[in-house]
Amino acid sequence: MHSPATPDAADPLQRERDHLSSSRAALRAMREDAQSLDISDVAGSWVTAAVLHNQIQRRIAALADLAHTPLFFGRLDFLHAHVPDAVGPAGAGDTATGATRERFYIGRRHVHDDQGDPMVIDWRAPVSQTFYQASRKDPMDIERRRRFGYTGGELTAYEDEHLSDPAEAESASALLAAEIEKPRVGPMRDIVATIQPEQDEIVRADVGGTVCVQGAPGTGKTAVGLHRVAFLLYAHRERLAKAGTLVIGPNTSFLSYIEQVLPALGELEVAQATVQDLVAHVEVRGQDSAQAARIKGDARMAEVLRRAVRSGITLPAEPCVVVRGSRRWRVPAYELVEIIEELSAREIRYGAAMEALPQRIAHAVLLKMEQGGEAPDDRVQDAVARSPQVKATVRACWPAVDPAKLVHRLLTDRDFLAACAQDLLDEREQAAILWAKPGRSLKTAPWTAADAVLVDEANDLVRRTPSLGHVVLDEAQDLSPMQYRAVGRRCSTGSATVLGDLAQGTTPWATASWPEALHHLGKPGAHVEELTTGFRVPGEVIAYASRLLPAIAPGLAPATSIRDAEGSLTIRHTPDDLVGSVVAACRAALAHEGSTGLIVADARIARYEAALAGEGLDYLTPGTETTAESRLTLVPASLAKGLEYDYVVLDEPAAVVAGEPDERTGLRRLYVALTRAVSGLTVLHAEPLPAQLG
Ligand SMILES: Nc1ncnc2c1ncn2[C@@H]1O[C@H](COP(=O)(O)OP(=O)(O)OP(=O)(O)O)[C@@H](O)[C@H]1O
Repeated sequence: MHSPATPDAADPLQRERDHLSSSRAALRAMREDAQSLDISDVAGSWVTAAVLHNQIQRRIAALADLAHTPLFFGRLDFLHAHVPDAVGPAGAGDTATGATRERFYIGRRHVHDDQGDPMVIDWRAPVSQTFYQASRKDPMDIERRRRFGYTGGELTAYEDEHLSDPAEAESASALLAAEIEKPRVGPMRDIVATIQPEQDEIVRADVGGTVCVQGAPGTGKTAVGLHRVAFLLYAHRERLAKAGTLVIGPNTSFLSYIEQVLPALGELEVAQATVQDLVAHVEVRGQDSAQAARIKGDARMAEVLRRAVRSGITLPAEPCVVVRGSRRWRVPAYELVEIIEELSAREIRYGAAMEALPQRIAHAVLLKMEQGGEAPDDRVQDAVARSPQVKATVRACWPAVDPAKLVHRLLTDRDFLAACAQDLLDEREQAAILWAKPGRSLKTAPWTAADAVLVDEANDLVRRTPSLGHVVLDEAQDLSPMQYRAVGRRCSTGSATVLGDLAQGTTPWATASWPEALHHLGKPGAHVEELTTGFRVPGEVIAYASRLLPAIAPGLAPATSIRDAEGSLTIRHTPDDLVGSVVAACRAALAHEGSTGLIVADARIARYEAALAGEGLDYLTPGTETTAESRLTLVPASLAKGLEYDYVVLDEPAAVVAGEPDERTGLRRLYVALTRAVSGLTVLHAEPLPAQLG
């Protein structure tokens, strides 16, 4: 790595700094251009004016120069000239002259000079892919790949690889190591400067296909998922901006931890939600037993609901008689039966069929009118469709369904459930999902999280759920089949990125196989990729945690770590004063730079709230941003998933295991807790450690 002390015009570092200054000036000019745009001539109406104004404001925001975010982080010198704006989709880059060049600076956004010549190329442009993919084995026409190091926004170092020079030896990147070691304060950061080749392939995978990534803790699944949305928005901006994109995470603490990544990449319009947010049709006020939740989350419930929704369809025994003026028109029962059976056999939503039925009956009436010598037009058909007689027939044969009411009935009416669940759920299963106390009304019913998913399914049976363009589903391994279906209908005409780790599944219905999960999601053909290089957890720590793998996910290979931080793991038996020792370990961890997480079994949280307060140690709850002043977070084991801290102190592993309904889930929860540390993990225990940790 190069980092000279004195600036000098001939010095390459100084030349790079100069390029940074002129790029910054060019970005400022681009922003000023956007700010000075006068739309009064082009905007026809106030609506177009408002839309244009909005677009311009967004562009101005996107062109902001963030002092601590390097404008470029890499440089590519090709052996031959390339066309820079063979770089991207129409409209993605700003302008292009079409001239070819050999040198490109790669950064977070496209910057061009006043001639329209690119000064920085967006990391998502095709030419930038070379930065991530080129290797000594396949140099991709690269003579030199340069990485830049920054300190507080200042360009302070660079590192070169001469990929086409067979004499140069392979060496590990010090800048990459520094990036990974950087203390974790604040929310999750982007990784654009250091995306690895196998991650890049997933980030840039075709928008048409769904990708599923199995990856051990810290292999970058979340990072990859977020960069993938940013990439897709760049490559297919129009389509995806219109259809919408969504990132789904396990809980709000996790969502607040990741919420800054996409805005830092210039993407402000990606929605974030938990699965529970998506299905919030009823107010959740109850909790299921593990057994009831597992049954309610089972894919068989989809068929139970389908039957329930259609249970009101009744074949008529009476004709429909419509009176028009002095004449009566009669559609006999057998014709009505034919119409209903035909609608019922079609693959349309229950609600759509219900809306079509009056017109179908009216059409039958019209045919009779024509046969009777009349010449009715469309208006007559509409009037007949709206007549009280037709409405009454529709009500009797194809009644309206309120999804929440229907699920309420299913969970309270033993006979109705038995009829709908026949041959699907046995008696014990049916008894397990019936509510013990139904509540007086729909509003006060003891709706659980799993019930809300059932209401969502019923809702979709009645009316199609609109599909988004792309959905990223993180920590997917915890979803039930019914939850996968809920997510799947939100990307039924789009695609998905499914991220997870079978070893970290901590729900009673956790995913056992990805192909099965993808089947429930409605994307059976999706690719399953595996990431095995760990960026978070030091080698010593991941090796220790991996001792649990034979018990929690026998088929999975242990992750490797790109760092061997010696002395990163401490395990101490402190039977006399465990709480005191844990608090002391937190103090010791806080003596280092960066964040510290104290992970504790949920049942022991209150004890530590008191102990930390008693010691005058301020602490945060997960989801609250760490700052330079406040760096300690007290984390209930149930919320640790997806989060990371520079130093982790883990209290009493046996209590973490005991906090779950069964041992395998307990050990998985422990595996999650053991894999949150970037620099150091201290495990303190009074009880014996679980035998599987050997
Ligand atoms: N290519 C990379 N360069 C630098 N840092 C990286 C890279 N890939 C991942 N990281 C860092 O490694 C850490 C773990 O990444 P991330 O949280 O995405 O992993 P994960 O696979 O989702 O983990 P978990 O299974 O625990 O949720 C993060 O701090 C992330 O920024």
